[in-house]
Amino acid sequence: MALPPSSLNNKSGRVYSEARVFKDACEKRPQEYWDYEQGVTIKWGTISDYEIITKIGRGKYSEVFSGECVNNETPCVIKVLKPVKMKKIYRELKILTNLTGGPNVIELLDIVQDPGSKIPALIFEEVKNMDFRQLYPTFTLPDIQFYFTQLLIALNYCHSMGIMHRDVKPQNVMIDPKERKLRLIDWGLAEFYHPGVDYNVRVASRYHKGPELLVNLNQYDYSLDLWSVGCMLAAIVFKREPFFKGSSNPDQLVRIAAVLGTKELLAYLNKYGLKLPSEYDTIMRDFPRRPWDHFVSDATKLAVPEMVDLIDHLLRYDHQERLTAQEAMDHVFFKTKFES
Ligand SMILES: Nc1ncnc2c1ncn2[C@@H]1O[C@H](COP(=O)(O)OP(=O)(O)OP(=O)(O)O)[C@@H](O)[C@H]1O
Repeated sequence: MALPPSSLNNKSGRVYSEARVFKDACEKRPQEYWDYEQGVTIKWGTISDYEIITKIGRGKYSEVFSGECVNNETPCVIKVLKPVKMKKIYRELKILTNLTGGPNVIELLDIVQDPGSKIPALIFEEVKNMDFRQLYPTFTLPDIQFYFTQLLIALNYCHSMGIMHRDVKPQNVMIDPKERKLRLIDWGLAEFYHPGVDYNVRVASRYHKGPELLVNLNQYDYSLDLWSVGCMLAAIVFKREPFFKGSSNPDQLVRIAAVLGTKELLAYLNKYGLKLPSEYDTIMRDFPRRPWDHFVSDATKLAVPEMVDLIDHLLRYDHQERLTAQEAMDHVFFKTKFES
């Protein structure tokens, strides 16, 4: 039976920006694929199939435990959701069921529910993650080529499936260096992309928020994730973690402008018919654009020209100018042979 029309793909009265790629990825699929308000049926698993071992993480929206699937003694991760709107839970579930099995996407093994509290828990494959603060400083250029290709493969896949991750950051990229395995986790802020729809800009984590979020440009798209990848690369290569370290959301944009320039920021806003929000009146200054050379020193051996050029093509104000995940993978940096 066909679902009633949804508001999730309601276009804005003024459409000023649409994705350059995979624009119709959702529209070309049946409504059940993306309509997490009306098209969700959950196949609940059995909670007694899983045992909690230790707590490994705590997020804003969950508590995460390492555990075991008792039937086959395989390790797993149990993400117990905190009470949030059912709509958010349904969205994460819908997105995970659509993407699971895709390349370098964390695999969802089961969904269970506590019979008393009705709180849902998601069961995932476990990744023996090494903390990025320890791991990233050990990276050579070939390591960066390898792991960032894996991350871009995951992003290109989810974008091709009509989904923006919207929270790409080191904490959500699990890497097991022994197995050389990378998995993109935490699909709790991910959203389906529909062209011309206004999205909430209160997504992503401050240091990895794209300029579009900070200037209230609501018609953003998959390219938001590529900004975050640019921030991750710049932090590693220029040895500045995080690369843009704002003390608040408005200050985050000031930090970005101090590198990319204020004139360039205003040109970006102008292109889409937007104005700099008034909250910046007292804090934005007239920064000149800083050449990337400014961040290069004897301590930044990874900042080879091919790498800097890739960062330059990701850290663009204009989301439509940024490389897509596929274009990034095709960049000369990934084709160059470096000594490890
Ligand atoms: N499959 C996994 N394998 C290993 N560790 C994991 C896995 N999934 C989650 N974790 C750990 O648990 C933490 C929290 O998980 P996740 O980011 O999914 O929760 P969240 O509540 O949405 O977090 P946030 O508040 O950062 O959005 C992760 O940063 C990671 O350290």
